[in-house]
Amino acid sequence: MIIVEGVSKTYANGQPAALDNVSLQIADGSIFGIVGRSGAGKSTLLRCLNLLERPTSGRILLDGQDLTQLSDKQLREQRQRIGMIFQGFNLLHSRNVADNVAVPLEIANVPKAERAARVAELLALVGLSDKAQAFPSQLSGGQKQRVGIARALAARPAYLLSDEATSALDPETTASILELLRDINRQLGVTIVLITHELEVVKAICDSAVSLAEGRVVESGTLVQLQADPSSRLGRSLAPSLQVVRAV
Ligand SMILES: Nc1ncnc2c1ncn2[C@@H]1O[C@H](COP(=O)(O)OP(=O)(O)OP(=O)(O)O)[C@@H](O)[C@H]1O
Repeated sequence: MIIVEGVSKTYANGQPAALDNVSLQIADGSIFGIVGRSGAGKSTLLRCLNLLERPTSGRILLDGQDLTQLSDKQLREQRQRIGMIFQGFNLLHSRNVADNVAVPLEIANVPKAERAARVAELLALVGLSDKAQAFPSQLSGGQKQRVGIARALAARPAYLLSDEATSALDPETTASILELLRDINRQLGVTIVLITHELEVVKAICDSAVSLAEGRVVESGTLVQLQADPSSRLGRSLAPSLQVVRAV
C-alpha cells in the first residue's frame, strides 16, 4: 500500500505550492487515477511517489516504509519495486527492443543468460516477441509504449506509475494499451497509479481516483463511491455512459 501523508511541495521560494498538504491511500492491487487540470500538481504528486521529486514536507509510506527517511542506497532498492512509464516512452534509440527492456536488469546486475530469458518473457507478455531485434524508430507509438511497459516490469515491481502513458496515442491504440495495463494488474497483481487528463481512461480501468486542483485534493475515493455520491462532481463526470437501446 502507498500512503501519502500531508505532502507539500514548493519548487522555489515565493512560488505557490505545487502540492499543498496532500493525503491519500492507494490500495494494493488497485488501479488508481490522478486527474486535474494542467498545473494542478498531478506530475508532481506522481513523481513524489518514487521520490523523483522530494516533498518539501510530509511522508510517502511504501508498505509502511517512509521513503523520505531512506539512505540513497535504501532508496535505490525501494525504487526497484516501482516501475514507471512515460508519455514520450523514453526509449534508448541506439538500442534495439530487447536491449531497451534489459536496461533495468543490467543495472541490477542480473546475469546475461537470466537477462535474456526474462526479456523474452516480458516481450511475450506485451505481445512483441517478433520485434526483439527492431529499433525504436521502426515501431509504432503503441509498440513503443509496449516496450516501455516491458522495461518498467523487468525488475518485477509491485507498483507501476504511468505518466500520461496513452496521451500521445490514437483512441484505438489507447484502448489496447489500457487493456494491457488491466491484464498486468489482474495477472501480476501490480498496483498501477496513473495520471491522465482523459476521464475516459479513468472510467475504462481505474478502481479509485483523486482529483487535484491547485495542489490540493478536491475529491478522492473508489469509482463506486464517487459515482454513488450525488454531490460528487468527479462522480458525475465518471458516470457510466448511457447505453441507447433501440427497439427492433
Ligand atoms: N521542476 C519544476 N520547477 C518549478 N516549478 C515546477 C516544476 N515542475 C512543476 N512545477 C510547477 O508546479 C505546478 C504543478 O505542476 P505539475 O506539472 O505537477 O502539474 P500537472 O497537473 O502535472 O500539469 P500538466 O497536466 O500540465 O502536466 C505548476 O505550477 C508547475 O508550473
